[in-house]
Amino acid sequence: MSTIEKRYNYAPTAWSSHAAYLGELATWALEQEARLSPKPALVDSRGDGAHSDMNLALMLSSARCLEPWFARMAEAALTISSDAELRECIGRLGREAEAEMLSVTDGINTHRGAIWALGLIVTAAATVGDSEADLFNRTAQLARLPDPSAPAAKTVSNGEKVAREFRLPGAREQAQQGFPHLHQMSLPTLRKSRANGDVESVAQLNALLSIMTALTDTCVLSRAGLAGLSAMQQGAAAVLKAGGCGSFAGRRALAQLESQLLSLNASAGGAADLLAATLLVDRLFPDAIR
Ligand SMILES: CC(C)(COP(=O)(O)OP(=O)(O)OC[C@H]1O[C@@H](n2cnc3c(N)ncnc32)[C@H](O[C@H]2O[C@H](COP(=O)(O)OP(=O)(O)OP(=O)(O)O)[C@@H](O)[C@H]2O)[C@@H]1O)[C@@H](O)C(=O)NCCC(=O)NCCS
Ligand SMILES: Nc1ncnc2[nH]cnc12
Repeated sequence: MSTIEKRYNYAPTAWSSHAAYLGELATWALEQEARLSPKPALVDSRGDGAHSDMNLALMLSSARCLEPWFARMAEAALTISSDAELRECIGRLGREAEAEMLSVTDGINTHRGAIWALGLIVTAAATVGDSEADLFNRTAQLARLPDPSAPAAKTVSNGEKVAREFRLPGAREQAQQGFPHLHQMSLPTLRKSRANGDVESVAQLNALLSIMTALTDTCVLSRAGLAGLSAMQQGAAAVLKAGGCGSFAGRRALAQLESQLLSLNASAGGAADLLAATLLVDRLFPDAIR
């Protein structure tokens, strides 16, 4: 046991009902994202998209195994008063969650980015009040803190390789900036689409596409380079410009986007994670209207 585990009796096997609720909501959001269809070139209820190693059943098993880890992160926020110690604790919990995910999926990276984004959000949500802006500020604050328990020698991730090659921000920077794509794009799009009378799946698809118009998704970059990134961003913008996923022209543009991404072997796994994060925040602040 580390010092923090001893001091705070970690890793807990029982947690408060508030932490349990946040864990349930985070897993619910991952399940919603996984099932939502038709998502261009991603795993969904129709098929495996650009992936040869993932399918819906695997995504759902991965989502379920993460629920107690999200609850532990929320419980840590409720228990630990020092920000530096909280950051260390959730870093360790995040890595243990990743290890469990990899053991459940036989080594396939189903939700690495989601553990990071939703883990920070549940940690922040455990203690912030009822302001969505405060939640994003708190996630940014936590993500910017040093992670002292991070292993010194580790393999270079796809995100790091891509950041070096293209000098573009990835998952780490997205959180450190307080998830700008969520509060500027996907949450307003989700809520506006619902207010316009779109059914829930269309509103969620439009929210996903709004993220895809601007995200520098390191999964797409590592699989398909800048050509893949530009195809994703421009193709998603074309769907929204054509009227979104609830319109006939938008659906045609969505099918074209999917064919193009499949031909490039590009999968927007980072955007999918941020859609799950969007659905989680939307459930935490159901009355927020923009
Ligand atoms: C800070 C970390 C997120 C590590 O970040 P880094 O960029 O160094 O690491 P990656 O391994 O590349 O993982 C980042 C994952 O984040 C998703 N993502 C990508 N771009 C963005 C973006 N711009 N904004 C937000 N999120 C983004 C993405 O996850 C999804 O993609 C997965 C598949 O990824 P891919 O690289 O394609 O898959 P591989 O199998 O690895 O390769 P292929 O063979 O398929 O090509 C998919 O499953 C989604 O989840 C990126 O993968 C963070 O992990 C970290 O530091 N953790 C430490 C623990 C910690 O501190 N936790 C804090 C509390 S939780
Ligand atoms: N639906 C999905 N398809 C592929 N990669 C993902 N990463 C997170 N969700 C995903």
